[in-house]
Amino acid sequence: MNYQKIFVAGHRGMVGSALIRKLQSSPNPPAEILTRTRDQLDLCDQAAVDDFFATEKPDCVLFAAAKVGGIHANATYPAEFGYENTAMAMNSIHSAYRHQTKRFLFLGSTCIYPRNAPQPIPEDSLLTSPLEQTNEAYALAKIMGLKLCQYYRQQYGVMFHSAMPTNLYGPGDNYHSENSHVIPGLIRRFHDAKLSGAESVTVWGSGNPRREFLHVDDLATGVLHLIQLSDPPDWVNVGTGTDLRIADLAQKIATVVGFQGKILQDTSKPDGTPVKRTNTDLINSTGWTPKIDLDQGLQSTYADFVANQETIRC
Ligand SMILES: NC(=O)C1=CN([C@@H]2O[C@H](COP(=O)(O)OP(=O)(O)OC[C@H]3O[C@@H](n4cnc5c(N)ncnc54)[C@H](OP(=O)(O)O)[C@@H]3O)[C@@H](O)[C@H]2O)C=CC1
Ligand SMILES: C[C@H]1O[C@H](OP(=O)(O)OP(=O)(O)OC[C@H]2O[C@@H](n3cnc4c(=O)[nH]c(N)nc43)[C@H](O)[C@@H]2O)[C@@H](O)[C@@H](O)C1=O
Repeated sequence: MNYQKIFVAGHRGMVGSALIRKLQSSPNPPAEILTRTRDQLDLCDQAAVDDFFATEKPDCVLFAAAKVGGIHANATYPAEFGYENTAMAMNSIHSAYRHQTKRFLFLGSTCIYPRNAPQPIPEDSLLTSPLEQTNEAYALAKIMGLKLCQYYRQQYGVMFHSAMPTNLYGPGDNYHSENSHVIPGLIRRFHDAKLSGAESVTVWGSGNPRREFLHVDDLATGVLHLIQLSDPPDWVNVGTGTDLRIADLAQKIATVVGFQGKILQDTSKPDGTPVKRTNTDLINSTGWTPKIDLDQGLQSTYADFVANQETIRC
């Protein structure tokens, strides 16, 4: 690792904790990994953030802090998703620049791309047509973050750049019954149904939307790969390039959990973007590919969920 003091923002989250695991097990770990909980450092507080960067002077920042949630949370709380994500990104990118951080890796999401982007989605489809309404606030905040990294790099020559992960899953996820993403939401619902002997489980929406899923440990290797590149893209998709229907995902999760009842669809719930599959040519051309396939990843994620019932977030 070329860095001595890496700040992992959001280290208790799913992505942040995967980054910490990878950094600690890397053959050449950084001398110091800085972490702060939200209670210790609210990244929305501009003065506190600037004071932190002035005092600690990290040479690298992996920015995995954000207000994150699934389709329901994004659609219900757009004010918080827009405000908090914009504030966290602005404060941290600007203070990193002011206090000579050498490298800043900002995490966005593939929801930054237009709702009707060409499939698989190339990086240059950004800002070519309207966004998906259910996550517009979050997407706009993430677009500002990735663009600010690009602007500071272009104007001041600092190595600030971004990764756009596809939908993620894995250990440390949020299993809230309403505010989570689809994989943790369904793992929990099928698990509870199996334990209670329920005859059916209801899955949101029509079942027709297609999504791509990347295990968070693969994302972590991708992020550590990107911060080693001497001339990384301003933003790059990080995904598998393979997607499936939500109805087929639900069937896979039912099988992994061992739920044998009926699967129903609740079409009063939103579908969101009809299809969101990344073009991964750019990151693949730099030498990174994912290693964990979805079936294997769902099994290990469910095993982790069962083994950590007392500590899972919900
Ligand atoms: N999950 C997914 O499917 C995807 C995630 N991403 C991106 O990856 C990144 C990480 O996501 P993920 O790990 O899933 O999210 P989590 O919700 O698991 O973790 C988010 C982390 O952000 C921290 N945080 C939130 N608000 C603040 C704040 N005001 N000040 C300081 N820290 C704060 C939380 O800290 P604390 O624990 O102290 O509360 C938490 O540790 C995000 O940028 C997200 O947009 C991108 C694509 C898909
Ligand atoms: C990562 C990404 O995550 C969000 O976008 P999303 O792709 O729509 O993610 P989602 O996981 O919430 O839903 C995927 C699909 O699955 C369906 N679905 C079925 N049953 C459940 C269910 O039980 N829970 C959830 N959440 N969805 C369900 C759901 O109706 C939808 O069709 C945004 O936050 C966006 O900002 C973002 O970055």
